[in-house]
Amino acid sequence: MRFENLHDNTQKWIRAAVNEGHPAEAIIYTLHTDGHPQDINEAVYQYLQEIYPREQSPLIPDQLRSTESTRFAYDKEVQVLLTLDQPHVILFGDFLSSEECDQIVADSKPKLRPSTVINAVSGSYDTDNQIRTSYGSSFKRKENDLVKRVEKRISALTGCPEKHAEPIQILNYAPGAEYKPHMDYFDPKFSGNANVLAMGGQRYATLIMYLNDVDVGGSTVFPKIGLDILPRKGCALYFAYANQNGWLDHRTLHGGSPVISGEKWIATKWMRFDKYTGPLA
Ligand SMILES: O=C(O)CCC(=O)C(=O)O
Ligand SMILES: [Fe+2]
Repeated sequence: MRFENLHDNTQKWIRAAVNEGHPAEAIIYTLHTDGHPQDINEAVYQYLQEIYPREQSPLIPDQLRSTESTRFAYDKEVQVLLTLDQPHVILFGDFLSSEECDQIVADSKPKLRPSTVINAVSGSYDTDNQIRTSYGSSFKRKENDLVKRVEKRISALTGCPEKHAEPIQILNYAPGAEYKPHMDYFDPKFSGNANVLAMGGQRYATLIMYLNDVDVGGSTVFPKIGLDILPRKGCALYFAYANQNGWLDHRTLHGGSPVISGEKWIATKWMRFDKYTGPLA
């Protein structure tokens, strides 16, 4: 359905709701509740695209445009717990089962090494105790049956082809450990990023999967927008920050706040515009 084909009053109502800052999901939900047909969401997104030009919104695959609060992803029902339009953030519940979380943690324990950061100037992978004090390891793509299943689920939920996604990275934070606020995209202005950009293009989105409950601290913080996501076992946080026109959303600055007590385990999947060809592909 096209926006211009909607009844005048409906058009007027949508314009007003958008002007008042209501997120697309809420507008569509209200329209459906009022008896409008399912395909009115196309008209709402069309209108939003016209007022927020493509240059200023991240790539959003069709799978993520659904307004259903429960979604079936490959082999599992996943809940939508929170959505934010600008920047684009979605929090999913029940993404991993408790047993899957425990298994991923057990499989990573023997492989942990101090985490590195990519030096945007030299392109080298450095350990930097000022930025990142976690331990990490990675799973080669399709490394085992569990990794295969989780990768298929991520792809089904987010619409990112498996080949475009980087290997799952595991992070473990002990009390006091943190990851200072950073962007997950690679700023092309810095020549040191040329190498990583050549391995599949720009990253456009991240999925952080929480593998345990942290006693105190350890939230994922977005300081520019005042958002704080508390780690809950099995939940997954999606945020998107880039489109193919080179637009990057600096509002997705985020970090892992210090763990105060207990420990924190997460698994991260980064998504690229092109096929990922880097290490562990
Ligand atoms: O620890 C967190 O919650 C954030 C992790 C993160 O930013 C990343 O893995 O890129
Ligand atoms: Fe990050």
